Amino acid sequence: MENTMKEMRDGASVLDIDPKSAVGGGVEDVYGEDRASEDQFVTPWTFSVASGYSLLRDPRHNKGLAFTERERDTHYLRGLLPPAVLSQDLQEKKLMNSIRQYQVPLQKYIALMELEERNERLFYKLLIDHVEELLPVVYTPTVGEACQKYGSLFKRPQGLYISLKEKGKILEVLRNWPERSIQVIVVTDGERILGLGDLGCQGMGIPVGKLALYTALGGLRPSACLPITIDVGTNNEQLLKDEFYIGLRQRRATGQEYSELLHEFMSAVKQNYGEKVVIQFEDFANHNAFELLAKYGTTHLVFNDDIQGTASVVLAGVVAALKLIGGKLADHSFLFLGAGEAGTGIAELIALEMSKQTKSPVEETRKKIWLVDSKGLIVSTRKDSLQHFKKPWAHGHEPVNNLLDAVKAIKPTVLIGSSGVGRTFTKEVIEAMASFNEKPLIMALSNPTSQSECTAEEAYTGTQGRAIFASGSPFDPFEYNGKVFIPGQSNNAYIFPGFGLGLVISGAIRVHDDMLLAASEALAGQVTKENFDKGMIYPPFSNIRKISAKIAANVAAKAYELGLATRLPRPENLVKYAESCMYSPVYRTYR
Ligand SMILES: NC(=O)C1=CN([C@@H]2O[C@H](COP(=O)(O)OP(=O)(O)OC[C@H]3O[C@@H](n4cnc5c(N)ncnc54)[C@H](OP(=O)(O)O)[C@@H]3O)[C@@H](O)[C@H]2O)C=CC1
Ligand SMILES: CC(=O)C(=O)O
Ligand SMILES: [Mg+2]
Repeated sequence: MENTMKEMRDGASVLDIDPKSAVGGGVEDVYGEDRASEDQFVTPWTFSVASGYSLLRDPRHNKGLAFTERERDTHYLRGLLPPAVLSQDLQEKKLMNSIRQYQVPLQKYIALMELEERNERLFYKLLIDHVEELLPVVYTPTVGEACQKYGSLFKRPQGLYISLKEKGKILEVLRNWPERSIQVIVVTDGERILGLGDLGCQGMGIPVGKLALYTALGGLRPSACLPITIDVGTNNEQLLKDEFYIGLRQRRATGQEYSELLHEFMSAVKQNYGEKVVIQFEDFANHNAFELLAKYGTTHLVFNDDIQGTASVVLAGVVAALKLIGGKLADHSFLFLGAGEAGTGIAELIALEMSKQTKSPVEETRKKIWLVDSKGLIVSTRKDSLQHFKKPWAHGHEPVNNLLDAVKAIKPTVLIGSSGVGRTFTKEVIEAMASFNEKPLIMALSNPTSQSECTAEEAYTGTQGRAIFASGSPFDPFEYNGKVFIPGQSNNAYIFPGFGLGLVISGAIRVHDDMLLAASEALAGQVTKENFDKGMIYPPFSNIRKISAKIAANVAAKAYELGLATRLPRPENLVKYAESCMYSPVYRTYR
């Protein structure tokens, strides 16, 4: 009886509503939203100024229990919060306590993502103040698992999804993003997510994670960062069969269909945000990555992190390692396992730096560098069948079809893993490196940890503690014969946040290889004697904001020198200027 009265008051009776489409009404439902049937249209009303309850629900302005008594009065928060006022520092302490209680890294990841959706400044304060502890959670290795399970983790949009369905409408899609002033876009098409392969639309975890680092490590404002996933389908059979898959359920578009969508995207970005927005390509498969970089490098401010950022960070590690292993860059010989984006990108930047140092042509310095792919050592007899980015590395040598034999034949002083395949630096390979090098430099770059070419333990034990070791994903310190070794993390995360900041503060319009060298030089210069004494070839991440400011300053200086900077006049002290531009996550006071 009471129900019938309510329905009559609301102007509808149970008899008017199709029981199959009825969604239940609420008392005093003025706009008819709650009692509308599924086939009646309603308008999604909202407020434009955040105050009261909506202020607490707005992650950019929410301060949780840190709202002062005055703010609680002026912003209609009385009664919506318990009486205690907790400072941001105390909130941070509480959150860290609760995150540390989770044993499973993915639970920590979920807790952090929920925090970001609830209270953005607190999220960044945690990340900045506890960078070494939280980097493996928001970034590799945990972000890899998060991408594999992104379909079930997805709750709210953290970035833009641009799929083939949006063809012809990409500009409109960009305008749906709530922020207008964008400085950095990280975009993926999900085809090569870390060393985990094609994760399709679920690759979104990578742009989201990389941009969180842009803010935490490089000081870019969160509102200026835009994660984008381009969805052209996936060739991952498991995802295609998964009823909960969040992406387009079709095989990947290729050829003209692919390039047209990408071209529309690149044009729309320039039209909407102008020429000075940094577009970072991330985790594209190599058959698209090199082409996109070459095609848009002359018209847009593009940067491929896997090819260029990785190269810059590895060159920095190698240059720093020379203090431990001795000699000049050109005195060393390099062997790579993996001749894709990372492998050939690094090889080219090392050859370029060697060429600058020795004043010899890059064609000559490339001869110090050898690469192995899935078919064996890259040699001149294979040249005709090689992808274009491998051709410069096809040197004269008899065919060698596995890594161990290549190590024995080339006798490199530096061994670099960029294959995406775990445990490929076998005991025999590491022992061979140790047999002809006093201090072999071994870099196992593949991510996440499961794909690392070897572990820190394997590198140190296989060389009786003589190896200088760094890896793409972090390994814990390892004790061998009473000495504690701290493995370095050779990851582009050292470079791209500062590199991007340098582009932004100088108003650069194009990326130039010399800027990568400048970034690399700045990073290598930050390794201290104390770091070297522990076997480290990178500075600790705990200093990363200072390091990023130095990288940004070097990159910006190079942009000015090359005439590629548009922000004039050039600030005199670029390091100070970079530092002064960095976002701080401290809560603001509301009037
Ligand atoms: N630490 C860091 O900062 C970074 C790390 N990476 C990591 O590097 C890895 C590779 O990335 P990327 O270069 O973009 O990938 P690509 O797919 O472009 O390249 C992979 C290369 O590895 C080769 N390869 C694959 N399997 C084997 C094998 N069993 N033996 C020998 N060679 C093999 C491939 O050979 P073929 O050409 O014959 O197929 C190819 O040359 C990933 O795990 C990624 O996470 C990437 C960027 C940054
Ligand atoms: C670190 C990174 O960019 C990668 O593994 O792809
Ligand atoms: Mg990457």
